[in-house]
Amino acid sequence: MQHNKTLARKHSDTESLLDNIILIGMMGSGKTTVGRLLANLAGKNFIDVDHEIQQRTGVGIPVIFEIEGEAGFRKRESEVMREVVQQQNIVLATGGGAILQPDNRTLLRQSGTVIYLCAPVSELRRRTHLDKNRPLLQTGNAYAKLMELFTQRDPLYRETAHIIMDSSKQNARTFVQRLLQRLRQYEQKTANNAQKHHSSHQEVK
Ligand SMILES: Nc1ncnc2c1ncn2[C@@H]1O[C@H](COP(=O)(O)OP(=O)(O)OP(=O)(O)O)[C@@H](O)[C@H]1O
Ligand SMILES: O=C(O)C1=C[C@@H](O)[C@@H](O)[C@H](O)C1
Ligand SMILES: [Mg+2]
Repeated sequence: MQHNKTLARKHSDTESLLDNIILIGMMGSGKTTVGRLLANLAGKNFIDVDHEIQQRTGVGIPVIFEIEGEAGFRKRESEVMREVVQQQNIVLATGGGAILQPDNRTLLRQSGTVIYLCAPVSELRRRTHLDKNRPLLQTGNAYAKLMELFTQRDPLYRETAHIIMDSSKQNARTFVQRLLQRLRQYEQKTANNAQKHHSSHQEVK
């Protein structure tokens, strides 16, 4: 009973956050970690594109890269994204390279509120260096690779995002609280703009 009440309160606190929420950013920026927590708090379904691809193929990402190359992985990634964004009330954690294709950038922006989790390369390196599941980082110099990817992608993340937040300063739980605040502000601003637009049209009539 108590549990149900808690769930109900959580839902009504956040029910105005109607849109799908889409997280983009570099490997290690926290999309999966933050996305799962956010979905829980906001009463939304969590979908992680990397996990979805692994579930559908039955193998890990390094195996897909090995057999089909990066191009094969990107094709799967685009197909899965196109399909899952048809759902409503989701938090979507994308893969780090989801924004590489222009069509994907347009799709993501049209499918929800897009948040770029931004973090310095040194922090990305610290968070990813023990994990062998990111094939692009299995090189002699992962820091240099992250720097190269960051330089190439940062403008694309910025171009795609509605909201940009530094995800390196707080632990994931504190960060998610700040993110919820930002979403509320963003939603308020969007509602005010829509209201102004509506009024100015009425004046013309
Ligand atoms: N705000 C945070 N503070 C500290 N550590 C974090 C934070 N967010 C994530 N981490 C840690 O960083 C590591 C990478 O996070 P995560 O897997 O969520 O990144 P990602 O953006 O999903 O990466 P990828 O694009 O490779 O899927 C994890 O070990 C996670 O616990
Ligand atoms: O940044 C990238 O290109 C990638 C990030 C991961 O999420 C995976 O999608 C994959 O390892 C590639
Ligand atoms: Mg992830």
